Amino acid sequence: MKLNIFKDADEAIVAIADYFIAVANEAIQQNGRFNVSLSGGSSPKKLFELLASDALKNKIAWEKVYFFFGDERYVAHDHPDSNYLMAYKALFAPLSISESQIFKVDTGLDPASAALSYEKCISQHFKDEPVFDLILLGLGDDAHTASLFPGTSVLWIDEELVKDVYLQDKAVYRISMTAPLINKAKNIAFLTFGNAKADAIKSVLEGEKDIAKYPAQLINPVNGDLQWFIDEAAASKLK
Ligand SMILES: O=C(O)[C@H](O)[C@@H](O)[C@H](O)[C@H](O)COP(=O)(O)O
Repeated sequence: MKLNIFKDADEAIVAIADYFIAVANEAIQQNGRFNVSLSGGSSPKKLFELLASDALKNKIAWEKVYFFFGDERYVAHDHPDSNYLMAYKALFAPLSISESQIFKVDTGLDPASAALSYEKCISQHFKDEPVFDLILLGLGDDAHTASLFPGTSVLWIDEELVKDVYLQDKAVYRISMTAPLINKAKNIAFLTFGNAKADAIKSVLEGEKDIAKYPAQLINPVNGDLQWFIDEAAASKLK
């Protein structure tokens, strides 16, 4: 695991953008395509916008990139909370990415069917082992990642690749990749910044091993590489 600490969020975003480009080009060179899973929430928005900017958009052969989502809110794709919609506005539309390269969660199905359908979609795309070249992750203030939330049963799954997750406190569903799927990836990268994340970062990286309380501790690639891209504010409580 490599912990990269930057002065501020912008520096962390520039660094992870360069990392994204390097991993993408290596995958395209080796296998002719780059399979990436995007994180949701607000942290990655500026990363997506930077990748789609005039400065960087020509660094990757985007027609060879296939986009998946580490998790999705159980809402329509045009709902303001949709992770797909955020990525569409910040990355897919500016780069004119073909819909055939984007694998959305079918939130028109019931939650369990949406999870099953997404798992089938992933399995069909990879034919054999679903090994992503890169999985981007964020970290919640409560140390969740993707939609692996504290105290949810999805944390203990060792078979399924994708699962529906009911969040009791918010009375909403999420559809999430599971830890077994995420940990198969060749590269996993967290992008996390801001003071609000300092306690969660400390718990995950230096706290007692407690998956139920700190689900991001589940993330431990079987054969791949794990990197954190964080700013000094998020790192402020680390030893
Ligand atoms: O759908 C989501 O919300 C994410 O996948 C989630 O795991 C996110 O990465 C964290 O909650 C951090 O969210 P912020 O980046 O908004 O702080």
